[in-house]
Amino acid sequence: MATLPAVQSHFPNRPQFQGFMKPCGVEGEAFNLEIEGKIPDEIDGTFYRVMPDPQFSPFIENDPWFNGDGNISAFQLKNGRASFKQRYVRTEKLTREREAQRALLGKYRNKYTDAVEFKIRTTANTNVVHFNGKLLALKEDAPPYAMDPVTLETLGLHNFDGQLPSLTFTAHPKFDPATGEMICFGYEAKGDGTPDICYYRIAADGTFLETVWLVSPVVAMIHDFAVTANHVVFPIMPQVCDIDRLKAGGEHWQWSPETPFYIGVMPRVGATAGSVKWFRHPNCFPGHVANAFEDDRGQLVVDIGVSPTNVFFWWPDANGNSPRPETIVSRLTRITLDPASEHLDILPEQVKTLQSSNSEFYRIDDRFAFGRHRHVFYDAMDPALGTDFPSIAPNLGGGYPLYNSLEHLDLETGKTSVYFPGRHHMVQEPVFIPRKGSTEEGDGYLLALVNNYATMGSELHLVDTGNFGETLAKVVLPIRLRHGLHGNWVDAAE
Ligand SMILES: C=Cc1ccc(O)c(OC)c1
Ligand SMILES: [Fe+2]
Repeated sequence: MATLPAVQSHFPNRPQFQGFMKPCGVEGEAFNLEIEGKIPDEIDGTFYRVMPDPQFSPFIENDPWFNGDGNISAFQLKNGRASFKQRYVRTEKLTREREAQRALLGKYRNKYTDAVEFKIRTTANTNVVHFNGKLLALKEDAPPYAMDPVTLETLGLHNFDGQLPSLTFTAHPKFDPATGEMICFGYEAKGDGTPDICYYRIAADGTFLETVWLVSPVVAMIHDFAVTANHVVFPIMPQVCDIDRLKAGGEHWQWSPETPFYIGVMPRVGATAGSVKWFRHPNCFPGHVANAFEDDRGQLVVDIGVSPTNVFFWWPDANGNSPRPETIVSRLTRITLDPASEHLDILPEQVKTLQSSNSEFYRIDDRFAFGRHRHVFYDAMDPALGTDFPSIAPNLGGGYPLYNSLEHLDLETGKTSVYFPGRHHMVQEPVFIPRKGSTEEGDGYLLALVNNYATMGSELHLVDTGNFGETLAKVVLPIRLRHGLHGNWVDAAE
């Protein structure tokens, strides 16, 4: 066997491995965490979230944040108390690297750069959802890894008892609040560089209901998607893949300024390969979806973050150009589409900025998913709030977007409320927790992991949506958790 590429015993001298982004590497539990304020007794459930957290120093130059091993945190809130558990997903990658005591995986989504051959090379680092009694740790390049929701033990790669037809599985499945059905897709579904998209619906008991194969107009990233009562919507990011570049040891993704922002629309049930329509919007970067629904006239209304420039600045265009990170701005945008239209070019009047904040990581009250929503919660960056940038700058690390506040947008009144966690803090993605016994949309709590750059520790902040400016409770963790991606609240009743 060829000699393995050399690795260092310390992490690279790069922003994505420094300060708050220094790998955490911790597995374990902590009981009875320190709480400031009061967690309402009625809150009973667990907040699961995942962060990319490399176990070993990579042998890849400038390895991006998105390539770290999935480390799952579970915060249980019960009887006004909080406890914490954390475990890595036992992926094939993590397990084999632990045996070898070194990094074996090469570049992000480029198997041609690996030091050994993997069957499955996913890091399972992007989202964690609860489905049919299991946790599914997700990354869009592979099937899920299933985990035990209580012990966080990895049960193994999950192909739904052989029913999964796709090599890949989105990190953003959607759940029908009425039936519990999980609506999913995979892109590059027949392997790296393939334009194939596989769409599938899975009943709450894990039975596959339907599979549809389609072909994308470009081989490009489809990170999030949207579902309404009768349709599904695929927003395609102009980050494109080329198999020859991969084989030459290059990046999986390259920003393509010539490529429009394609939006695929097709029926949610009973579609065939020919049912999909590819709408075109001028080049831009589509981010996460807040929600989508059908209005009275049957038009699709998609609320999504849109940035005029490439948010994934670490994957530049063919000439090596990327925006400077501090210039990137994403805004919550409403795109309205007529699924019956033959006019596939999206006109300016179909696109409306809903809110001017630089924002991302939109969440709604999921009980209202696929229908008209009134309330949106998200991360926002507003330097005017008073963040002490000079003092925290040396601790920030890099390679990830910064948001210093949580916002609540009421689409009915047009009013925005702001939660500012403190002058030395940045926020991660929030989750919404409904108030017990209340069926009113958005009535409950918002819970988010917060990075405190003064203490270099993590905190959970709990906010009552009825009193958004105030901290209801702050859980102080005995540990620093790296910046992460997505998570979900699972009520104990589930
Ligand atoms: C936020 C998006 C995103 C997209 C692709 C990824 O592989 C990923 O890994 C953490 C994250
Ligand atoms: Fe995401």
